[in-house]
Order: sequence, then C-alpha cells, then structure tokens
Amino acid sequence: MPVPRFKSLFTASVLPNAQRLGCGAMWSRLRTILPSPNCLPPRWCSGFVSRMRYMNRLKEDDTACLSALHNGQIFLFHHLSPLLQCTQRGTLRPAALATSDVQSVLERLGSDGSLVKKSVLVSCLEQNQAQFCLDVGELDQVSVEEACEGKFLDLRKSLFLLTTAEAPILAKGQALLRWHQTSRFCSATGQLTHRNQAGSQRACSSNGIIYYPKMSPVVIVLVSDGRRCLLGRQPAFPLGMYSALAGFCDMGESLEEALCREVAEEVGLELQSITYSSSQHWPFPHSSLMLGCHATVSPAHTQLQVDHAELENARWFSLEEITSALKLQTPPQRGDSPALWLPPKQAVAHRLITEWTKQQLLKDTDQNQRPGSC
Ligand SMILES: NC(=O)C1=CN([C@@H]2O[C@H](COP(=O)(O)OP(=O)(O)OC[C@H]3O[C@@H](n4cnc5c(N)ncnc54)[C@H](OP(=O)(O)O)[C@@H]3O)[C@@H](O)[C@H]2O)C=CC1
Ligand SMILES: [Mg+2]
Repeated sequence: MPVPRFKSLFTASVLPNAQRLGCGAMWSRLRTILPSPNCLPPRWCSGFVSRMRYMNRLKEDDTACLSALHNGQIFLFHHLSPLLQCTQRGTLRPAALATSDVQSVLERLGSDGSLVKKSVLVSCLEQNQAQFCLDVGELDQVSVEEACEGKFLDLRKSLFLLTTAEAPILAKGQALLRWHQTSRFCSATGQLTHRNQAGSQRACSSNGIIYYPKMSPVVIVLVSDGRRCLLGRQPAFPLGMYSALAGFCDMGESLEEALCREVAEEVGLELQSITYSSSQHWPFPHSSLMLGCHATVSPAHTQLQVDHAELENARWFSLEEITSALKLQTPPQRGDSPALWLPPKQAVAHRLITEWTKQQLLKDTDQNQRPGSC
C-alpha cells in the first residue's frame, strides 16, 4: 500500500485539541479511509519516471516541444469549453485529435498554421506521445464542431458527464488556457509577456520576470458527528445539490487553520479532529488546489448557525440519505420532489462523501459483529 509519501501530512497534527491517533490505529484507519490507488498518480507503473522527465524536458526545450506537438494529440476548446465526442456506447469522451488532423481542419477553416503553436502541454501518453490543449475561440464554433464530429460543452457540465480518466486533463488544460488569456501583460512593467512553447511559463519582454501559472489553495472538509455528515449548499449550485464545506485559504494560514476558520464562519462549529484524505486540482473559479479532509465535531455540539451570506443552507445528513443519493443516476429536475444530489465523481467532495460512507458502513458491520449484538 503506497501511502508513506503522505505520512508527514497525516502525522503533522492539526488542532491543539485534536484527538491524536496512535500510529498503529492511524495506519489501519488510513487503510480504510484511503484505500483507493486512483487517489495517487501512477508512480509505480513502468514508464512513469521516463514520462515525467520527458514532460520536464519539453517545458525547458522549445524546439523539442514543437516537435512533440507535431507528433502529439490535441484537445480542442472553444472559449474555454472542451470539445466532446460521443462514443459507440453512447457515452461522452474528450476528443483527442492528432495534431495533423487539427492542422488540416484549421487550414480548411481559413486559419493560418500559427494557431496550433498556441497549444499548451498538458500530459503525456505511454511511448512519450505528448498531449496538448488549444483554444480555437477565434474560429466559428459550429464549423469546428462539424469538422471534428463533436460538440463544445461547458466544462462544469462536462465534468458531470465524463467518466473517463481524461477529465482532469481537461480541467488542467482549461486552467492553463485561461491563465494565458489573462496574463498577457507584466504586472510590474505593463509590457507584453511571452510564453514558452509548452505554455508552462511567461516572461516579461522588458525585464525578463518569469511568471508561472497560479493556483489558490482551497480547503474542503466533510464534517461528521460520528453518525451523520454535514453538507452545505450555495445558491449557485444545481438543483438539490449539497457539497462538503469549502473555502479559500487566507494569506499566512495553514491547512488546519483554514479548515477550522471556514467551518466556524460558515456553520458556527468547532472542529475536534482533522484527517487529511486527498487533494485535487479544480479549475473553478480560476484554478484551485483543493485539499480534502475529514473532520469530527463533538456529538454534544452539533447545533448549526448557518451564515446565509455564504451558504443558502447547511444540514446534517444520515447515512441512509447519503447512500440513496450516491445511487442516483440522473439529477433532479424542476418540479421533482427535492432529492439530494451530490457533486460529480470527479470532484474531491464526492470522494470524501464515499470515503465517509464506506467508513460508516464498516463501523455498522463491526458493531453488528460484536459478541452480544443481535
Ligand atoms: N471540487 C470539489 O469537490 C469542490 C470544489 N469547490 C470549490 O471550492 C471553491 C471555494 O469554495 P467557496 O465555498 O466558494 O469558498 P469561500 O467559502 O472561501 O467563499 C468564496 C468567497 O471567498 C472570497 N475569496 C477569498 N479568496 C479568494 C480567491 N483566491 N478566489 C476567489 N474568491 C476568494 C470571495 O469573496 P469576495 O468576492 O467577497 O471577496 C469568494 O466569493 C469554489 O470555487 C468551488 O468551486 C467547492 C466544493 C466542492
Ligand atoms: Mg465556502
């Protein structure tokens, strides 16, 4: 079980009054909370090191990156919405197009060849085939859709619909493309900045300051009182959707301090203990690094004081309510009786909720198997 690289985070404890777990107890709890290898990048697969080093070289060597682009794949975007195609099974997947095909489509639609060079490097397949994202917002949307046999769909909607492992690539691609669109000028000199071929940095043409893409750290926490879990709802969420509590870290705060502050601000509770679960990059509203945790409050202090400037509502949900919501396949429609709808599978909030559910079910099984229980 490849967990040790997270050990420092787990053992770095959290609150002055945190319940510290003994080491053995902690690891056995981690195994139940974090068993999923898909939380971790595929470091142990053969070829991982060589792919990472290859990607790093492409970020540093513009000529090598341009050559990788010519032999690579491109995910197209139109004003930051990704191009999706329908599979034979009727599901959606991001359209990974060969660069040569994209080049011919662009030429047919009257664009000069330089547009392809605006692609940003996002990933690398086995055999070191590089993958890029490119925004073709300057071309007619429908013409590109017809030529590529796909549809551009808003990224939030796409993340609800996509089940493939490529969803994080779209999130990363959109974040990078947006960063380039909004970072054209140096904030010190006001002069134009220019990018490297991979799109991993921009430099000021006048004083050479180098800018790197920015991410805001955001904490997200699933609070439990031992029996129920706490979810909140913002007015902008889709109908019926509740999620784990989240908030941006303030300057100077640790992960633990930000979690305690956000929970205190949004629902008026004091956390007892915090366990780190996993993290994810999230492209909204700009680009965030979501740091996902579980936390507990005392069962004696669960009264919520919801800050309605931040949340439309927050409430405790039973295990039964959560297990039913996890089974729902289609979102509630206007006019339906309001069912609980959870964040998409790609969201770390979903992962926290499923981890909590598994933990509760295990607890219930343990209790039922104790001698003397009926
Ligand atoms: N992937 C997932 O599972 C989930 C992801 N999220 C993401 O977490 C993010 C944070 O959650 P949310 O509850 O909205 O956060 P907060 O509770 O921190 O509230 C958002 C407000 O914080 C202020 N703020 C402070 N710093 C920033 C910053 N760097 N960027 C933008 N706003 C900032 C803004 O207020 P003002 O404008 O008044 O200054 C903003 O309206 C959301 O963007 C959401 O997309 C949320 C839930 C689930
Ligand atoms: Mg919040």
